[in-house]
Amino acid sequence: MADHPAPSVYETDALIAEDIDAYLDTHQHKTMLRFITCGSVDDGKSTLIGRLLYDSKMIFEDQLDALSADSKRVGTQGQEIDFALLVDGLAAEREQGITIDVAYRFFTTEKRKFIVADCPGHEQYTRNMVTGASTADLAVILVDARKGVLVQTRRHSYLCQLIGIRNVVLAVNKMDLVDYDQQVFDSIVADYAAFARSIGIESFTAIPISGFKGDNITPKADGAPSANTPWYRGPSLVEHLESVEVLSQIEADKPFRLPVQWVNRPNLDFRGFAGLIAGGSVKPGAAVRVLPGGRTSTVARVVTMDGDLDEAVAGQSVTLTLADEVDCSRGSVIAAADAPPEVADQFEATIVWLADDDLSVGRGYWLKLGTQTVSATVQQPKYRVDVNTMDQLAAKTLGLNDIGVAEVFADKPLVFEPYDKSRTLGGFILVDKITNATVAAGMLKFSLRRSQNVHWQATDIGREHHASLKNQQPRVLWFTGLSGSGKSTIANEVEKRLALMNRHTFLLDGDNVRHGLNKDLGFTEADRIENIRRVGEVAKLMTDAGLIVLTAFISPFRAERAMVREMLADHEFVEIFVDTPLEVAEARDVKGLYRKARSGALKNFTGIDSPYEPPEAPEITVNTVAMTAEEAAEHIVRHILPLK
Ligand SMILES: Nc1ncnc2c1ncn2[C@@H]1O[C@H](COP(=O)(O)OS(=O)(=O)O)[C@@H](OP(=O)(O)O)[C@H]1O
Ligand SMILES: Nc1ncnc2c1ncn2[C@@H]1O[C@H](COP(=O)(O)OP(=O)(O)O)[C@@H](O)[C@H]1O
Repeated sequence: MADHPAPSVYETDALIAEDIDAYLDTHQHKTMLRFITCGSVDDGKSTLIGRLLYDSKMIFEDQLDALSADSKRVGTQGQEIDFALLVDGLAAEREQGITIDVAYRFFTTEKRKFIVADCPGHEQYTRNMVTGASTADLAVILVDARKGVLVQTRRHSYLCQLIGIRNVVLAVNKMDLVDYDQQVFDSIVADYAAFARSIGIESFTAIPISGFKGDNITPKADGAPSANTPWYRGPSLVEHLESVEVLSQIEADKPFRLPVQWVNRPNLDFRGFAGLIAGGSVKPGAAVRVLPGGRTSTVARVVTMDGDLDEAVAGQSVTLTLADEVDCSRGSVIAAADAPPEVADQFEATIVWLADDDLSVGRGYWLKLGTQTVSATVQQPKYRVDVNTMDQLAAKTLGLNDIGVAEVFADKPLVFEPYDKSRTLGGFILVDKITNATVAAGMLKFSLRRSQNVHWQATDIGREHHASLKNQQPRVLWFTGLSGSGKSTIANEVEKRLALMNRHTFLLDGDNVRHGLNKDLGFTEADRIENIRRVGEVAKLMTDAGLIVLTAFISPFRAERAMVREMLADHEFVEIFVDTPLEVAEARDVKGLYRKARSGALKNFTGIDSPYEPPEAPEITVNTVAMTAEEAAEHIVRHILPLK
């Protein structure tokens, strides 16, 4: 430990106590580098991070005392301080059974502030890495000098490249255990260089280090490398971390982009658009274009909490006012007029699946991209990538930690840029509409041209006109329930009653639609989702035509029923749960299908080996054990057309 003096936490403490403003000021003007460390526990990751924290004097005194006591007691390094204990000790939550996926640690040197995301390498590596790496400027890929480039080194590097980390440090660690042998280092670097090229990593910086002994971690006073590696001419790890260009510096040179977070309208005289500048810079007088609409205007003022600015750059939060009244709200993007981002609703994207439940192809998820939220579906993946071999494999869906490429269809146009141009406007997450959990992270590759050639056709006779000619309020009476529950029977009874009341109706029945429009579909999850999507679209067109539509489909999934509800106007969707217990439906077995399913001759049968998710808050429930089909129909008609 001779060349690493004890940290002067006392000096820092004194400055904080004496002049907190001066202390904060010294920090405020430093740039911030976010980085991620990749490697497994055995590669010495914890030791390295511990040493960075220790050498940068960001450990508090009481932690230091505890650390040296613990090192002597349980450490694996004799009388020396075991830095791994520091990191693992800080993550004591883990021992209490609380899973922390990514631990962020803060430290600072004279030149720069740092946030390091430490992602546990073993379990759930993809999910953790994607979370930790999504905002990182740089990745430190640790390799054990005794083991060289391993499968996991490749996997981590691939993920870093995918997530768009352009600064990669290959830290060849534990050099002390190979006698600081240059040949060992050179051959690992050559190995890695060949692999890096193959996955598109253009350059990287290799540094021979020992996290344990401290070689080439922090700069020495004379600027020389560690005496143990006289053959190494490059910078120490910290010097390198201090000198690379951070993302906000890179983003500042790009065309201007401000994703609007909210519209600030304190009074009628002020209308400002607030957000964090994602790219470029802006000045009063700048020509801008507001997307997705595309109208142009000029920036009037650049307003902040501390007054107006002459210029603001990427990384700053500002409020812009514009010279003209333009359509601009949360989710809009204000961009340089002559270099705007693209607008599209169909894309090819790389998707990293983060949820335990598989991707449901064709299901609507919330897609959040910057400040924009739309509903979107993912098509069957073109392939998924084996992250150990980089092979492209056929895939019907994506499971936890899978990475794949698929087409994504949004229900509204998105303002976007390819991910390799802009992380902010090219990176998105998918959120489950029912559980609200984040299920995937994605990176837009490019838009599909076809979406730009399809336009809405405006017609003169609209849906109100159709409805008023029929003198009725269009509705969708959506029957859902098990096979044999009574959907078709009751829907038929309801339709007869409505016809007697001169209502204009149409009944879409599962069995019939599956013989025509949907005869290409079977009963897999994806096919059922597509079945309901199409039926939903047809039902919607029929409401546009002014009809009361009755649908009788099992429609087993809440998500798709919710999707159809969303497609329609308020109160137009009436969910009717035909509540028949499985035993009852099975005892009826009108078509003999339950018997077949029980015998194994029919697979994926709802209620047997395919799930049915009952509605949670249907408008109407009919219990077919307590009511006859006629009674159920009466009940429904009264509900939708109350007797006056
Ligand atoms: N595996 C399997 N699971 C469920 N049902 C099956 C299956 N295979 C064939 N059938 C027959 O298809 C009818 C259900 O079609 P749906 O379009 O309503 O199903 S779904 O909404 O897409 O789940 C259903 O009709 P109903 O009995 O009227 O519900 C069945 O007769
Ligand atoms: N209360 C009831 N409501 C509806 N159907 C009933 C009822 N009681 C018995 N049934 C019988 O159950 C069967 C339901 O079949 P069906 O309407 O085709 O169901 P689904 O369309 O849900 O598959 C019919 O044979 C019907 O006569």
